[in-house]
This record gives sequence, structure tokens and C-alpha cells, in this order.
Amino acid sequence: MPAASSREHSASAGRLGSGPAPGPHDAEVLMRVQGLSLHAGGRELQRDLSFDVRAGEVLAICGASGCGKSTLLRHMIGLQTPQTGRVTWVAGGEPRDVHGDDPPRREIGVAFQAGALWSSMTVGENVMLPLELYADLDEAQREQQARFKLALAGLPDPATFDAEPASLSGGMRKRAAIARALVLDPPLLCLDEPSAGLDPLTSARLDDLLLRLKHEVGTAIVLVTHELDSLFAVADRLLFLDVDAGTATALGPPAELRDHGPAAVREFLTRGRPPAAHPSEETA
Ligand SMILES: Nc1ncnc2c1ncn2[C@@H]1O[C@H](COP(=O)(O)OP(=O)(O)OP(=O)(O)O)[C@@H](O)[C@H]1O
Repeated sequence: MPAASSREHSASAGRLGSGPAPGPHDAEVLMRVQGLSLHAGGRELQRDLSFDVRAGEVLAICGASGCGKSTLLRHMIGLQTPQTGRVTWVAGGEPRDVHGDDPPRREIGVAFQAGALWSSMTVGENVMLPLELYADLDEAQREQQARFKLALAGLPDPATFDAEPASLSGGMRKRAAIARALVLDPPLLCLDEPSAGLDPLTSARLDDLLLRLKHEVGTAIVLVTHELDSLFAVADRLLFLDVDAGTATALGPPAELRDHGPAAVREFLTRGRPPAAHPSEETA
């Protein structure tokens, strides 16, 4: 688990976890967010967001409903262009602006809350789509890759490949969407509330999948989530967007923030349960 330095717990500024001089033990940085402001509907949601995404980590983005979590994710994948600040892909070669002429499309896999499998295509066709757009593979190779990623995502039944998305359960559709997001072997996977609408058992199995991806494949994951169980089970670090302050007020390991973070973060992380009851004690 990547260690977070003590500076990350500071609530003093938006420049959380992206100090100017990385130490020798800092993990490789994949993405750098600098001075980013988020706007929607003509108002500013968040300002001065600065943080890094590190190789192989699970970074959870949390905060009250409407604070701008999904908006931040859309900025990070280049779907929305910032008025202020920048998002840069810094791994492997020259830094590339996520909103520039050569965005890191192959490097970032995305699965959004709405699932977004095309209903007019089979599951297999959905998963093969990024390969058709961005990879130089023939049909047989595309199918082989797609079947492999479906199995990796926990859908090993060969019949799933030819199934209609509507015939799958909600949990299976989420897995298929994750298989599609993984099909180009991206070093970073961005997921918007993958557990939304799932029962607790299905949600826990999805957490297991994320942990497998992290440990066995080495995929870094940025995860927007409301689910505390999921957060404590899978996240190495948590970025807290404070809806009242209008900026990020904490970045660090969830258990540390629960015990020693700013008051709003501690309240968010202990809502409805005694602090000692969190499973993070066993998993951290
Ligand atoms: N395209 C848009 N036009 C106008 N307002 C928008 C737009 N997109 C988002 N908003 C507003 O911006 C705010 C932040 O939205 P966002 O979805 O990023 O929040 P969130 O933290 O992900 O919320 P939730 O936890 O409820 O999903 C909300 O008040 C939302 O209504």
C-alpha cells in the first residue's frame, strides 16, 4: 500500500499530496491534477484542487452529494474542460494534457455510474468496441481479448459474450462495463459509483474484483463512492471534497482520516457506526 505522507492530512490548502519535491519512496505518478476548479450550471463547485494519482493505488473521491465528485472525474478523463487548472498524464514519456491534442485515451479506462453498455450490441461487441477504435487487432484477436477481460472481470461463462446487456443482472452489467474499461490494459481505471444500486453481497464481490485488479494486474483505480464499507475495503487514499469549504480538505488513508482527519471528514467516515467497527482495522 502506498504510504501517504503527513502533509496529506492537512486541511489547510487544496494542494494535497502534490508537494514540489517527491521523496525517493513516492510511487510513480500517473496523473497530476493542478489548481483545478470545477464548475456546473454557472457556479463554482470546487476550487484549487491539486493532487496526484499514483501507479497501483486505489484513490477514492468522497464528499456529500452534489459536491462535484462526478464532475471531477469527468475533468480527469478529459470529458469536461476546466476553466482553471490542468490535468496532466505524466507517466511514460512527455507529459500530456488530458484536454490537449494527444489525450491519454488508451491509458485511462472508464466505467460510469449509468453502466453505459450499448443495448443494441451484445456484451462481447460492447467489450470489443475500444479495441476496434484504438487497437490494431483482427476480429479473432479482439474476441480473444474481450473474452479474457470478461473472465478477468468475473464473467467467465462463454455464453455471456453473445448475451444482450439487458439479459444480465445489474452486478453482471457492472462487471461487463469494467471488462470493457480494462480491454486496452490501461494503467488507470476510473469508476463512478460502481456499487450504486447493488445489494451488499454483490457490492462486496465487486470490491473483491477491484482488489484483484489492484493486486494481480497492478491497475490504479480512481473511485467515486458513497459506500463506506467499500471505501474502507479497497481505498489506499481518500480525497475529500468539502461541499461547504468548496475545496478538498483532506487526502490520506481512510482509517487515518477517520481517526485524525478534519471534523467534517471524521463525521463523514463515522456516520451511523462506531469508529472502531470499521473493517479497515483488519484490511489496512
Ligand atoms: N451539466 C450540468 N449542468 C448543470 N448543473 C450540473 C451539471 N452537471 C452537474 N451539475 C450540478 O453540479 C453539482 C455537482 O454534480 P456532481 O454530479 O459532480 O456531484 P456529485 O458529488 O457526484 O453528486 P452525487 O454524489 O449526488 O452523485 C450538482 O448540484 C449537479 O446538479
